[in-house]
Amino acid sequence: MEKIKVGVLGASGYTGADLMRLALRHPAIELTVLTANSHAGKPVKDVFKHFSHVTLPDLIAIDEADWKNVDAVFCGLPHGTTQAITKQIFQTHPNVKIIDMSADFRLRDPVAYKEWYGLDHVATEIQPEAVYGLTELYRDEIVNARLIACPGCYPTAVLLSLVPLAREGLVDATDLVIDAKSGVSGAGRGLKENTLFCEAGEGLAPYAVGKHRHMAEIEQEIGRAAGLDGLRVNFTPHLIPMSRGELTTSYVRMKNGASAADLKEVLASTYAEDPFVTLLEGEALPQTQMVRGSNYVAMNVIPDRIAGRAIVISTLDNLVKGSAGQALQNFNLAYGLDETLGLEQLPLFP
Ligand SMILES: NC(=O)C1=CN([C@@H]2O[C@H](COP(=O)(O)OP(=O)(O)OC[C@H]3O[C@@H](n4cnc5c(N)ncnc54)[C@H](OP(=O)(O)O)[C@@H]3O)[C@@H](O)[C@H]2O)C=CC1
Ligand SMILES: CC(=O)N[C@@H](CCC(=O)OP(=O)(O)O)C(=O)O
Repeated sequence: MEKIKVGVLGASGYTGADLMRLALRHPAIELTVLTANSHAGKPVKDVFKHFSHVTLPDLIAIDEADWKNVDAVFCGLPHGTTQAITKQIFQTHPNVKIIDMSADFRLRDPVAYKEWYGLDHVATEIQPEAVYGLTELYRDEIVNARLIACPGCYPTAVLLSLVPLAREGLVDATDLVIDAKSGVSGAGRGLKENTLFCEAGEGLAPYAVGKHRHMAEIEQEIGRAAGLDGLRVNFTPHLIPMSRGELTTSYVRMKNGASAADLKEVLASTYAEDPFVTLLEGEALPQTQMVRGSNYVAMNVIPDRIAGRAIVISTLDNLVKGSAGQALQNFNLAYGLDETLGLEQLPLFP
């Protein structure tokens, strides 16, 4: 198979590392440019021990990269540092496709970006070209996209399980209560007090209550599905002491006489042909161990004892379907490849 030359920006971070792990077993990818910031100049195996078995280009600073040497770029940079370099590559190398794992191109409205991220967007002219990279729901647009804005990890779990229900008018989109939990790698590799072993271990902590920036994405996409402007959802994330994995529990009020079985039927028909979305049988409960290290999402709908309500649970690995895996799935679509290439591995258990 002819190789596509791929660059990874932020290759010394968690999403960059998982992207490289997957790409190294992808039959159509050759990794040619790997960038870092504080780790620039180092061999990758000096930064990540699990790459001791493979040969990779050394990490370089972004301004040393030769973009003529790439066909596609995966971007795993912190939000705010992504726009300028994306704009530069986008404008100077029109044949390069960019698959961004950061938040910088997810919000369609630059005013909302400023409001939630506290930064002016410096690439508003290319924002309209960005396709929201929630693979299963935007496949037709991703196929032809040059700039793919992969969703956040929490929004991927929430939206895959709720958008089809909101779109069909089966749940009241104005009354969604979403409880979310994430492993610590969701916060990235940088040193932060709340992610230290002594402070995150053996504990469970809510954070960003009432103001987490993923609410903007969730509201944007569920609002579109339900045809509602200015939608507000209740979303509360928690940090749990495990390295990877995420689980979201959404408490929904059903509409138009729908039952939990109707909700399940809509999810089943939406994802009938999707290789990575598993709707569990009966009342089996999604658990992070069902998806760890894989690109799968497991979900289910459980009836509530309160009449007219149901509980929708969804789980994924934040570094795979929640970032690098979904990014690779989008890359496959954008290059006309089988969507599952490089993503075939089953979850790691125990
Ligand atoms: N972690 C997760 O589960 C998910 C993360 N994301 C998003 O993906 C992006 C990357 O996240 P993650 O991999 O966790 O982050 P990390 O903190 O683990 O890695 C960040 C990477 O960016 C590099 N970097 C940092 N600052 C700069 C800069 N100013 N210029 C150039 N390079 C820089 C770092 O280099 P160095 O280490 O050498 O300094 C490192 O390679 C973020 O936007 C994040 O929000 C999205 C979904 C899930
Ligand atoms: C545990 C933890 O801290 N998780 C991160 C989410 C990671 C992610 O998807 O962030 P982006 O939207 O910036 O890509 C957080 O809550 O900020």
